[in-house]
Amino acid sequence: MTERVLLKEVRPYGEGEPVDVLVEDGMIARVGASIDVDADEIVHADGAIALPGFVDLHTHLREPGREDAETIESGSVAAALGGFTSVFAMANTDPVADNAVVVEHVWRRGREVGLVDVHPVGAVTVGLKGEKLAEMGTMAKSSAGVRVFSDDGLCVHDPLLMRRALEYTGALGGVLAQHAEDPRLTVDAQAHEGPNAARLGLTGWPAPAEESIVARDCLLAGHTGGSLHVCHVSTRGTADILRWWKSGEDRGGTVSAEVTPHHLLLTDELLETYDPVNKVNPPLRTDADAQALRQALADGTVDCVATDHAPHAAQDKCCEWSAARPGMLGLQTALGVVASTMVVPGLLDWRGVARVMSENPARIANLGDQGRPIAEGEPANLVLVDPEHRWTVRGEELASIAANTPFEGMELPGRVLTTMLRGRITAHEGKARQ
Ligand SMILES: NC(=O)N[C@@H](CC(=O)O)C(=O)O
Ligand SMILES: [Zn+2]
Ligand SMILES: [Zn+2]
Repeated sequence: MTERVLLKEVRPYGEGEPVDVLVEDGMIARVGASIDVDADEIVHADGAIALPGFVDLHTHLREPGREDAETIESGSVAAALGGFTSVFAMANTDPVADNAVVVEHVWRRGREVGLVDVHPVGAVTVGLKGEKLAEMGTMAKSSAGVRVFSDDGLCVHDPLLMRRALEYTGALGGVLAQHAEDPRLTVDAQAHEGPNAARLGLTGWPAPAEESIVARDCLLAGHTGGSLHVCHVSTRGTADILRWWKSGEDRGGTVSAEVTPHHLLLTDELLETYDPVNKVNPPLRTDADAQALRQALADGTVDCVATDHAPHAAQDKCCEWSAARPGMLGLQTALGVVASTMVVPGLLDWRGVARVMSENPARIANLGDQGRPIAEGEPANLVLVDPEHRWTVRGEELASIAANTPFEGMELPGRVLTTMLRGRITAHEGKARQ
């Protein structure tokens, strides 16, 4: 049976007069003024902005192992409500996703829930130990079809291992997503190394711990012809290195990078609160860093936004700062934070948001059916956004099992009205539809 959904009065990319979009059998069948046909469902969008569904290259779904913080189901609900149609589930689960059995489990469970495409990320090294390469080929060939590999949470810091990892992922047509943080440049780091951490007596991550790894890995990507993706860029210096790299010709290899919403908005001034909800890796940096990151996202130096959605159970966040785990929720607040940091100040228009939250991440991960134009004959992976709607973040009201949002009580612009995955409405007016 043909499933038909009619979206009345949407503005693709926030441009021009509202149009109607007819979706049939998972595809965009027609785009035009005043389409009047029978449909199974009619969504009155009242001029809401239509964008291609968001793609998150960096999500922690915690299943298997920490279902007290998040499950593939609860995380999928959060993703659909946040406007995402694809998420990449990081490998630092328990057991680690370093073999075909675990990645196939994550992939299958994601399909069962069916709210968002869950793409398992494969670990680079066995057990994330940074010693021996994991069976990347087996994970790539499994039904999960793994294409993104990462030891995220930890840095692949051994240079020879990193070189080999880039060679292997390159041969598999994959991407290596690096958590760039050289652990040997500090001891027991808890925050950004600077005056604010010093005042509290906390040891910090110095900016060069990130920058030296990024510079090295860019050179290795060029040398091996591999594909490097830099996770959660957090410093001005990293933006400068990426800008230098991207301005060169014939470097060989490919380098892409992501920035998180929290690094665009928040700074280490928050250390003063001593509230572990603000503890994250890489740490919140200075205002100059955040400004440089917004600029780098606007000018394309940083390709995309990724949430690094990192749920933690209450007991792992309610303790003393140094005992708390790093990480914060991000799926449902990403759009609002990007709207407030990038759209409101005029650094990006909505077409730019489509680029950094959908088209570029889909391209980096080589997803053929996502991040596509809103046009007839294209797959109907869409999100409708009401840009005027402001809402207040309440951790308890978010779909995640954990509630560790640093944006608690903040009013954000831009609300997801509807999310659609292959023509099926997965979220509408704040409710997921399973
Ligand atoms: N970002 C974090 O602070 N934590 C992440 C790991 C990571 O992304 O490095 C986590 O898994 O909790
Ligand atoms: Zn990380
Ligand atoms: Zn992460």
